[in-house]
Amino acid sequence: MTLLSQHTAPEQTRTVATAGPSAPPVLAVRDVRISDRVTEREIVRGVSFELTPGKAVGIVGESGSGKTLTCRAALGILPPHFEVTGGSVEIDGTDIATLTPPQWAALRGSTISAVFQDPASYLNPSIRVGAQIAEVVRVKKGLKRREARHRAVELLRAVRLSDPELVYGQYTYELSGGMLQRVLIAAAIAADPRALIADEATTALDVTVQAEILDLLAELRERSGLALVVVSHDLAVVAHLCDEVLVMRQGEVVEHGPTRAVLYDPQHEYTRLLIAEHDQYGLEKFLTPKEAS
Ligand SMILES: Nc1ncnc2c1ncn2[C@@H]1O[C@H](COP(=O)(O)OP(=O)(O)OP(=O)(O)O)[C@@H](O)[C@H]1O
Repeated sequence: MTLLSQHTAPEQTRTVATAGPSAPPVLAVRDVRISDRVTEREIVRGVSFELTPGKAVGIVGESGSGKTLTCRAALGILPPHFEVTGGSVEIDGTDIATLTPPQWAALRGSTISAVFQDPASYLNPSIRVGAQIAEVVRVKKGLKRREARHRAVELLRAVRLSDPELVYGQYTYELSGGMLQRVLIAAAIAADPRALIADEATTALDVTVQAEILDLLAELRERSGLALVVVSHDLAVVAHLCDEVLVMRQGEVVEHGPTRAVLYDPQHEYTRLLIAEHDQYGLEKFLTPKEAS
């Protein structure tokens, strides 16, 4: 394997060339700062990245470094006592701070959507899972009940559930963790969003199911140009999916650049530490031969 350090000029904090004017970012996070109003502590201290169609950006870093809060800020759903105290988030060129709640409701799901860990807590246990997806389609796409049902079954098939008709009529307790995560992805893509935030979306799953879900996300990206933000404590997941990676520590981005450059030629001590921790899991097996050469 050739080390990327042989090809990459060292920089302390890398920045990545943004896409040309032909591809405006679906999501632009610019120097976002997030504070806890109660403790008056600044938790996220200046995160920036741009997500153009079909691109995948990974966010890695230790627990509590602010990955999830950054994603929640991008979705306009910060927990109650947190607020964005600096910078901006733009979706399709619109600063989300200027959006009214109905405008937000229209954007969420249809332009940007998300899948978090623990799917069971995002699905209603007393409603059949298919009906929950059909409801998203009905509300967001304006389809009639029968068409929405048909579309929901199609979505369950698209996330590679082997018997979508059967799954449509099942309740959460009847499904495995991997199946639930697929259902959640189906719900998240039901309104054809252009960007999907996957926050530790495969963490709770066993390795085989995790690999299947990652392949599914990669396929959605390839097929429909879905842009991805992938949050994971697992560098291998990010190596598998992302073009670009941000390494966060204590609310700050310590390194940002093309995934293979960051993983093969880390500039920051903390990134090196993260990579050393992952070495035992064989990070290189997740890089394609092209990337690893
Ligand atoms: N709902 C909340 N209430 C109180 N504190 C919170 C809440 N959400 C996040 N925090 C705090 O904000 C900080 C950043 O949390 P965040 O969830 O963004 O980290 P993370 O990098 O996603 O961590 P993890 O990998 O463990 O999910 C942490 O110190 C956390 O304790």
